Amino acid sequence: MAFLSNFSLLNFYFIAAESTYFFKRQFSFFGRHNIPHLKPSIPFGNMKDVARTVHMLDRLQEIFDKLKNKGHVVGFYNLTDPVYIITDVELIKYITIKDFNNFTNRGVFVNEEDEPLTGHLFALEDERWHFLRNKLSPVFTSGKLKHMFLTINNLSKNLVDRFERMGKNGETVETKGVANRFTVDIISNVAFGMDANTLNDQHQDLLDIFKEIFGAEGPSLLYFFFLFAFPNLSKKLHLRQFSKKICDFFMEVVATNIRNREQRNDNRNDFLNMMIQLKNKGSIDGEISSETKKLTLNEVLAQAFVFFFAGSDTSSTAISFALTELAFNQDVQDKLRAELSEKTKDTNGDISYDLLHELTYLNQVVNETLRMHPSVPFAIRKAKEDYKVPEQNVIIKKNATLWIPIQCLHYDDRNWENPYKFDPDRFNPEEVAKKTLCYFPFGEGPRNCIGMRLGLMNVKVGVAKVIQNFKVTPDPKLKYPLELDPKSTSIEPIGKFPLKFERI
Ligand code: HEM
Repeated sequence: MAFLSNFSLLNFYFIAAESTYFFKRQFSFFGRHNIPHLKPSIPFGNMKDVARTVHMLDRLQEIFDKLKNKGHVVGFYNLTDPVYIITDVELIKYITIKDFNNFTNRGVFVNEEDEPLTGHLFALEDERWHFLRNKLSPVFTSGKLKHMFLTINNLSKNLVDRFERMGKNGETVETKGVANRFTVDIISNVAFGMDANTLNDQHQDLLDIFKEIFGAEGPSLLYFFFLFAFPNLSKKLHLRQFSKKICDFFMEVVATNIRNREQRNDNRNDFLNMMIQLKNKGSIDGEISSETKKLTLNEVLAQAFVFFFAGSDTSSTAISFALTELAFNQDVQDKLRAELSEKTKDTNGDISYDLLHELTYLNQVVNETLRMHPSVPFAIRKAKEDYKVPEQNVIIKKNATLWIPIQCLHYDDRNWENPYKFDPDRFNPEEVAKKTLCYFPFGEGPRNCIGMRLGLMNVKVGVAKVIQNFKVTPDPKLKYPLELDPKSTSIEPIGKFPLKFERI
C-alpha cells in the first residue's frame, strides 16, 4: 500500500511538473516574441470566464481596445493556443490579398474520414479549396441570383404571415426563431431543392438539426473553441464537429434528392442541379471552365451542408439584429418605410430583383446592422511560413493562427465616429465615396464569403417585407444598448430578440 501511495505521489508530482512546464511555455509565447498581450491565467489563457459570465466578443473587444495602439499585431491566448490578432487595416489587406499565398488557409478542423461533411469550402486548404472555390463561384452569378431571388421573395410572404399570426393581439414574438425558419426555408430550397416550409410548421426535423448546430442543444462554446485551437489533436481524439445524427440526416436528405432528380431527369435551374452537373460533368451548363474534374458525391454533400451551415444562421442573425435596431430607432424605421412606399408605389408594394438594388436606404440600414453586429465576428487565417510584418519589427510564426477581429474593427474609434450609435447615414453613398471604409462583414480577399450576394439578398428581402407590413417595437424587457448573452453559442442579446409586430 505504502509503495502504491508513493507511486501515486510520484505520479502526481510528475504530472504537476509537466503541466507547470507546459503552461509556462505556452503562456510565455507572446512575451518571448515581443507581442503586446494581456496576462493569461492557467488553464484558460485569456478565455477565463468566457461562456460563463463574459461573452467571447466582449473579451476580444476588451483586449483589442487595450492593445490596439501598441502594435499592428497583438496576442490572445485562445485557451493555451496563441492567436495573433490583427489591429491594423493595412496589414489586413496584406494578409488577405497581397500576401494571400502565405495565408490561404484557416487551419480549422477537418476530418473527412470520420465526418465527410467537414470536407467543405470553409475548411479545406490549398489546391482542394482552390478547385472547389473555382467550381462553386459560378453558382452565384447575377443570372443565378435572380433565380434565387424569386424563391426568397415567395418565401417572404410566409415570413410576413408568421409574424402576423404570432404577433396578434400585441403578443411579443421571439424574432430570431421566426427569422431562422425563413432562412432555413430559403437555404434548404436553394441548396438542396427541398420545400422545407418550416414557416408553416412543416419539417420540424430540419429545425431540430438547426437547433442542434446553433442552439443550446448543441455542444458548448468552449468545445468549439477547443476544436478551433487544436484541430489536429481533435482529429486524433476522433472528436466530431457535428454529431453523427446531423451528418446522417444531411447525407440522407441531400443524397436522396440528388438520386430522385437524376432518375427523373429533372433539369431545374437551381443550385442542386448545378452541383449535380459538377458531379456528373465537371462543369455547369453555360459556364466556360478549363477545369473539368468532377466533384464526388461526398464533395457535393459537404458543399450543400456548408451552404446550410454558413448561410442560414448568418442571415437570420442579421435580420434579427436589423429588426431590433429598427425597433429601438423609430426614426430610422419610419425613413426606411417611407423609401419602401415611395419606390414601390407603382408596383403595389412588390419588390423585384432590380428594384431591390435601387433601395439605397435599405442598403444603408443593412450595412449599418452588419457593422454593429457582423454575423461572423472574426475571420481566421493560418501562416504557412514565418512572416515579417511590413514596417514593424514583428514576425508572425509559421503555423500560427491569426484572427481578423471584424467586430472590433467595426467599433474602432480610430475609424468610426461614435461607433456605438446605430446610424445608417454613415453608409450614405456620398459619404462612402469620400473614404476607404474599415468594414469587413464578409471578410476580404480571395477567401472572402462566397455567398455574400445571396446573404445580402436574404437579409434585405426579409427586413423590407417586415417593415412594409408592420410597425416593429421592442418588448419592454429588452435592454438597449444590447448586451450579448455570454452562454449562447449563437450571437444574441440576453433575453434573445423579443419584439412586437403591429400590422400597418
Ligand atoms: C449575412 C450573411 C452572411 C455573412 C455576414 C457572412 C460572412 C462570412 C464571413 C465573414 C466569412 C469569412 C470570410 C473570410 O475569412 O475572409 C464567410 C465565409 C463563407 N461564407 Fe458567408 N456570410 C453570410 C452568408 C453566407 C451565405 C448565404 C452562404 C452560402 C449559401 C455563405 C457561405 C460561406 C462560405 C462557403 C464561406 C467560406 C468561403 C471560402 O473559404 O472560400 N455565407 N462568410
